[in-house]
Amino acid sequence: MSQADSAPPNTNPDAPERAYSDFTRSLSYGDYLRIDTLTSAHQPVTQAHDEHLFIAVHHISEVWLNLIVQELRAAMTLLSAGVTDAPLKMLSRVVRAQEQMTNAWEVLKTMTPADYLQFRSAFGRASGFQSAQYRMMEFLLGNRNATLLRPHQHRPDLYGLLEAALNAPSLYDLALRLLSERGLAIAPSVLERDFAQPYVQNDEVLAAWLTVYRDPERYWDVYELAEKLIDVEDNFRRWRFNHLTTVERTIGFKTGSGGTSGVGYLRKALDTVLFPELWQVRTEL
Ligand code: HEM
Ligand SMILES: N[C@@H](CC(=O)c1ccccc1NC=O)C(=O)O
Repeated sequence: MSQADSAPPNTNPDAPERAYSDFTRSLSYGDYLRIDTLTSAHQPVTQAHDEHLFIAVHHISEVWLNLIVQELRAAMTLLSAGVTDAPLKMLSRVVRAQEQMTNAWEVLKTMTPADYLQFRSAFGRASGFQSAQYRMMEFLLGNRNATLLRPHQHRPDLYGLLEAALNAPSLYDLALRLLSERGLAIAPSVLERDFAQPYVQNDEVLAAWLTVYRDPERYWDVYELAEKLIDVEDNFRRWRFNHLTTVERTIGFKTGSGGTSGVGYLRKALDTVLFPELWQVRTEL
């Protein structure tokens, strides 16, 4: 007996016929989502089979980055107004989106070094190092470094957005403000620091987090926020580590197309710590 014979009778045989078919006066799926614009961005410059995969994985990653940046910005706006519930939900979404970005390496890893070399020379000096959305995510999370603005000089619009983020408080700076608002001692030199500079670990901040972690019930929302930040940094590290491993298995120790040493540069970036006191507090408890 075929599967069709054993299937339960279709209770609504008219369903497909009733589907809307006239989109002259209302948005269709493709209109609303601008699928033509999306797919038109997929433009391989060689005949190499794997270039399609390479472009697709980058596009997918940029779409996730766009969502991550939106969520981080929304969370930061609310946090700066002292609200914590909705930002926690937004950061949970960031954590899930980061997981999707990290999973993308599994697909990209099906590309061998020989596959990649068929089109690597075609994109010249282009590199993920020049991803404005990635840099925006890093700046919002607090990895501050003004030299990373340089590759965006040819795009004043993007440069302006990144420069503004570099000079504004990061997600962690806003979390520290919240600690201060909850009565915990945080020095003005920390709260009013030069935001364009890398954040420097501070003992008073560590003491404040220790107070929170020793009495979570009293400081429940900031305690939850802290653990959410740990989730974000944990996933950020995973993405970085998987990128590094994918790069090494694909181009070994070749110089990066963006002009850095390649694996050496990416390995050093693994030492970055976004929320130092939140990691240290674990030792102190
Ligand atoms: C075979 C695939 C890939 C290779 C061989 C590769 C290689 C590299 C290399 C060598 C660098 C160092 C900068 C330079 O080019 O000199 C770099 C940086 C970077 N790549 Fe990739 N990459 C790959 C895939 C991806 C994907 C899928 C993304 C997703 C968006 C990505 C995002 C980035 C970012 C954001 C940086 C800058 C990291 C930082 O400054 O900390 N890469 N990549
Ligand atoms: N940096 C890579 C090139 C690269 O990965 C790349 C090139 C063009 C567009 C996106 C890229 N992705 C990530 O760095 C390389 O040196 O092969």
